[in-house]
Amino acid sequence: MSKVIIQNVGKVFERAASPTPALENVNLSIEDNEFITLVGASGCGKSTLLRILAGLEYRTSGEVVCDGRNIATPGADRAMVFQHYSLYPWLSVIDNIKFSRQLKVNRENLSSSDVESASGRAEALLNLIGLSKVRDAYPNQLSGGMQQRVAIARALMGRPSILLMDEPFGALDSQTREVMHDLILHIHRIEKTTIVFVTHDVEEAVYLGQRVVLMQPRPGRIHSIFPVPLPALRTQDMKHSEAFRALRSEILARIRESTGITTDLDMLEQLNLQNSEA
Ligand SMILES: Nc1ncnc2c1ncn2[C@@H]1O[C@H](COP(=O)(O)OP(=O)(O)OP(=O)(O)O)[C@@H](O)[C@H]1O
Repeated sequence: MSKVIIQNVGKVFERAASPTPALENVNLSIEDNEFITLVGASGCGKSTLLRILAGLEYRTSGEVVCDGRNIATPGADRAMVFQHYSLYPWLSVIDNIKFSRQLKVNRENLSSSDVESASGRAEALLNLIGLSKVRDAYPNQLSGGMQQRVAIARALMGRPSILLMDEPFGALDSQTREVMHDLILHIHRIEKTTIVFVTHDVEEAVYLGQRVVLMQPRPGRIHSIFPVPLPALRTQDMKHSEAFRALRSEILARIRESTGITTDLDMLEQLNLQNSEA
């Protein structure tokens, strides 16, 4: 049985003036330990689908089943990483990583060996993200990329079986993004987590994903699913391979097609239209 089964999921945002159909009839099965990337034009419902998987948004129709259980609320089995790192500025790196676990220990009156094993887990994650040297630093002393590493470690602290990532590297410069790509692939191999990763960036989607799910807007739905024909162990030089470039071009063409943008002139027209409507 698949790890996650998304069946006929629909979502309508009820707004006073006009309801917005954000998702319609979305069907997708995700396998255990799979790395799935979601791409598509702005407004095609990528974040809404991710938030429904996280249990942060309710669906209007359909079902989401994780590990055989129907889900509708957040749970410790699913952790989310957002574009903005949202670390606690008053806590050090290691305490940020431990924070949720510490709350659990305090709340549930667990034993000292539970505290010890949580500390061991936090130290191991610190090592995994390569930040042992800044263990006691505070978030404002770290670069954006380092802060996002801490946010990832914090999300992994409770050993979630699914990691949901909403444009986690969207605010980083291109060199830092490349480093983060290899780091998240390494984490995926070590932690054996199932990852669902939303991005605007087709190159990022192809480099990271075992399958790329392309969504299309109005209403948001799945357009196509592309298996990525690259070796499991990715290296940056694969971005220059024929297979990589062909898939990237194919997905970009499908995105243009799904939004009705076929030429640069169409793109300009669309932008002018948006400006005159604003
Ligand atoms: N809270 C909300 N209330 C009303 N409409 C919403 C809300 N959140 C999203 N929408 C609408 O639902 C649709 C899908 O939005 P969503 O943010 O999921 O798309 P997206 O593909 O993640 O977009 P982007 O790539 O720009 O982040 C859009 O039309 C959006 O305006």
